[in-house]
Amino acid sequence: MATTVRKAGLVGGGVIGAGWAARLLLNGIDVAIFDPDPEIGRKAETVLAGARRAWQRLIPAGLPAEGKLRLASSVEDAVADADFVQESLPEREDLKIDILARIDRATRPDVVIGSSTSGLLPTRLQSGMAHPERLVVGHPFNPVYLLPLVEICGGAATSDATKQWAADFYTSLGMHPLHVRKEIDGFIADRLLEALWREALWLVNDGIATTEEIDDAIRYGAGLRWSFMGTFLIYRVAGGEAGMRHFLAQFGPALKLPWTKLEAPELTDALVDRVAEQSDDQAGGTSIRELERIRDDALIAVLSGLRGEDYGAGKTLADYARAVMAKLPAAANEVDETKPLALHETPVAADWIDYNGHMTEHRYLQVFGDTTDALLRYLSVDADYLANGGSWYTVETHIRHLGETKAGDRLTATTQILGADEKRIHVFHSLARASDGACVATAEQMLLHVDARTGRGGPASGAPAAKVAALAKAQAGLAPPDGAGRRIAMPGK
Ligand SMILES: CC(C)(COP(=O)([O-])OP(=O)(O)OC[C@H]1O[C@@H](n2cnc3c(N)ncnc32)[C@H](O)[C@@H]1OP(=O)(O)O)[C@@H](O)C(=O)NCCC(=O)NCCSC(=O)C[N+](C)(C)C
Repeated sequence: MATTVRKAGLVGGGVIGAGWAARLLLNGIDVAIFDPDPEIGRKAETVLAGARRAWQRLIPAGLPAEGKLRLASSVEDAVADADFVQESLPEREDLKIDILARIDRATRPDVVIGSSTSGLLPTRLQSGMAHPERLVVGHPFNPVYLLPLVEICGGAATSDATKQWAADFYTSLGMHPLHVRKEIDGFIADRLLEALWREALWLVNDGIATTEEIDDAIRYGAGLRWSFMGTFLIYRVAGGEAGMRHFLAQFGPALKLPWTKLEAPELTDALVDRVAEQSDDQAGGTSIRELERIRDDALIAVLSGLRGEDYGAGKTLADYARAVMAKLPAAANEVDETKPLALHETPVAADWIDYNGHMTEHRYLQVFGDTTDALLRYLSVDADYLANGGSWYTVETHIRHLGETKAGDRLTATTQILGADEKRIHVFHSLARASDGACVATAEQMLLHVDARTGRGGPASGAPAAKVAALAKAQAGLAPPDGAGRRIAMPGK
């Protein structure tokens, strides 16, 4: 099995296939995609544009160089030289069995083939393959480029090595693999979603609630807590200090009451009309594109919040961001160290704007923090150095706001080293608006080398120590930038 995936072959370019393409490309993997839809190129580019925008906001410190997208002319053309294949065809078992057998014949036998099926059994999907051991379900959720969950399910012939490889690979893409222990129609997540949906359709059918009222019942309540703890952990908390046993004793008897009807209602014309009309009213004319943008922005907000908590899907994101940072190139050879370094740039996201219509103040610190991270990467502070407890912490910051910046502006940061010793780096970051080069903010910072295991300041070591010394020497002749050393004071004081 491939140790490094450089090329992925995708078969099926609908919402799910295009979502996979975006996630893979943003991870620096080249993608060849086949779909008979003549609009595939435009559709994939649209999804990719949304994904780029989302990832720049989720991981502003930087991403790998984006992979290249190629529109393939056939299934075989898409997968022939792939290191990994993902099938995302419509949910028709006969079609999937047939195409998976073609993919199997066209790829190297060591290439893992993932299927995006949301509920078909992998044992049946692999039935036409000569190498069924490499077929595994990797069931993602829409939007694939933002939601981390991927259900992994093997068929009777799937090897353990394939399942493990798939879990490791999907993790490297920033996803959370969930192993489905036993092959089952609908796997885990769709079984839960279907149960809720059946009940929701009954509530509409019986005139108890509209589609909007049902969505409100979820999004203002349980849906918020599901996003980080799920059902069981939330009920455990609800059980108080006695936990789940108490919760089951208290609310278990209600489970015997005939509240829910898990047999779905007949989708009669009348019910379909009612659901569709209520759904149109609920959307209030907002287009699907706009709803997608709202969905993505809200997911980014949730994921970013959870990242701050290092919890649930936020921990997956934080781990992924750390892994990406460790893998980004430490230094470009052609950098002229005798000038301020240009190591970071970022667009200004719409949700960085405050009620005055410009970028709000804490986002400046975020951008300067990301700039410091870029500097630390440049200084070879990598995963090994961090794992050994070495790091620089910011101990002092002075930000000046010199000009406004608006949503969509592109900002470029430059960094000058004002001084350094064995434990300190004194830096001066300048932030310019790319459109006119105007300096909109500066940040002067003192970074202190810390042994994260003891939580005390101390000398740097190894390659980072040597690089700091060389960089400080190279920049020693630069004139101090305007504003360096400035303190906040009333005039004349
Ligand atoms: C751990 C900590 C940073 C320092 O704790 P300490 O070791 O107990 O600190 P000391 O007082 O003993 O100081 C050690 C030496 O450092 C010098 N120092 C301290 N502050 C400054 C300063 N502002 N300017 C210059 N020098 C300073 C001090 O003089 C001592 O020097 P000696 O030569 O006498 O040894 C502790 O303070 C701490 O944990 N602070 C919180 C840090 C933090 O959380 N920062 C925000 C994190 S955000 C970040 O780091 C972003 N990023 C870099 C990752 C992008």
